[in-house]
Amino acid sequence: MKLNELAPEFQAAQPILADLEAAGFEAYFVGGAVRDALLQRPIHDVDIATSAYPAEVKQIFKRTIDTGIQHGTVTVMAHDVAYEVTTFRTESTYQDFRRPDKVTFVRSLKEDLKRRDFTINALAMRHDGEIIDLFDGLKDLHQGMLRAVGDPYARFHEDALRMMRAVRFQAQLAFQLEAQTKTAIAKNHRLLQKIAIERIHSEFIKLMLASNWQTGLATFIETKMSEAVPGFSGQATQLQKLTALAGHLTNECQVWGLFALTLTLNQKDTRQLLRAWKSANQVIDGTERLRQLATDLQTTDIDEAELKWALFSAGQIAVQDTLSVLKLMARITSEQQAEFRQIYDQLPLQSSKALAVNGQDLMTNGIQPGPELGRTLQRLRYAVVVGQLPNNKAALLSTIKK
Ligand SMILES: Nc1ccn([C@@H]2O[C@H](COP(=O)(O)OP(=O)(O)OP(=O)(O)O)[C@@H](O)[C@H]2O)c(=O)n1
Repeated sequence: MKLNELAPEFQAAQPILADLEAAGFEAYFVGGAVRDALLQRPIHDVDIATSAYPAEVKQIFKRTIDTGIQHGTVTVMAHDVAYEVTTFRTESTYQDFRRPDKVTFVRSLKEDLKRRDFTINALAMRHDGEIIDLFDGLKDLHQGMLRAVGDPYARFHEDALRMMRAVRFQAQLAFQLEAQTKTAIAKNHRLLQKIAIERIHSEFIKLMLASNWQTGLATFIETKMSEAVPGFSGQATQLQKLTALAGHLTNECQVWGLFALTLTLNQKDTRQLLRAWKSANQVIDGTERLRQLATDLQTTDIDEAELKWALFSAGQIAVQDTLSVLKLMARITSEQQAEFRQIYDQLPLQSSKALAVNGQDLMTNGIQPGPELGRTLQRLRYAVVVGQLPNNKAALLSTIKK
């Protein structure tokens, strides 16, 4: 098979392939960019694989950076774009399920492709768009099938993160997981415990933000990978409920908010879950606000002032997130979503900074710096948000002088 028209990302990198070939080496585009081009999806990094050894690559190109030279990767600069040029290699000895202990450079493309994770990721493309397909990746691509290259057990023992990549690709590409590949994941799910949580986290969030996250999540639970990560052990039934939801998630706080609400986690447990997953503090705070607001909004007897304060406290971004999450969980209707949004939009104060007085004003008026100052500011914010006082400096200061 041949791609008739090469995407501009490949065209820009063609001279690199041409230079390597002119020097007598083989060179191909490989990995995700080839897969995504064939699927007509946006292309990210264009990676190049070559039979030239790193030292040979460095001799051919003027501007190179030794990015991961011990693993065979030299970064080649072409018109200020950086391309990773990696020597064909085998990664024979794995002991920690994560990283190749020993990289051996080889001259054979087949050796290089056969150590890759899935057949759709083991395609190579020549400079003219001709596809080299040694593992039936094209057939799997057309059938929407995610299949490990060769023996799935071997592939997952080499790098257990590949099991997470499998469910992530399933969610992103809406592909089926080939039966033996899925069985191998189910049998090896515990290997995930050997993988740094940061790496699992990144794949997990990509999965949850993909258009078919429900399918990817269902496999994550079914294969028991959910048992091998922090926070989800014994929660399969609860988690399964999520897979029935219809809708899209757009950021990480929404993802965790959804989990916190589904697993009915309190503030402490939510923080603990997110810490265990090494989430950024910003994400932890955002998720907590979202979870709290969602809980408040579902309190049926919430009065108007409490509702306004809850919406204000969550802040603008969290308001959108919370309403979407609640809508997604069918806990509020579209009408309620619109109504809450309208109340928020009409609040006299939407951010703490917009209060007509600041700490300095209060100190000038005799309030001591420290907790008293914080409490006074919060009291004034509340009064403005719920409509007891206008957001006016003189009016606000007059209340503290009394
Ligand atoms: N654990 C891994 C990671 C990567 N690869 C191989 O290295 C290529 C490039 O990996 P990477 O850039 O991490 O992922 P992509 O497949 O390009 O996908 P994406 O860009 O969506 O992450 C993959 O296509 C695959 O051939 C692999 O075999 N095993």
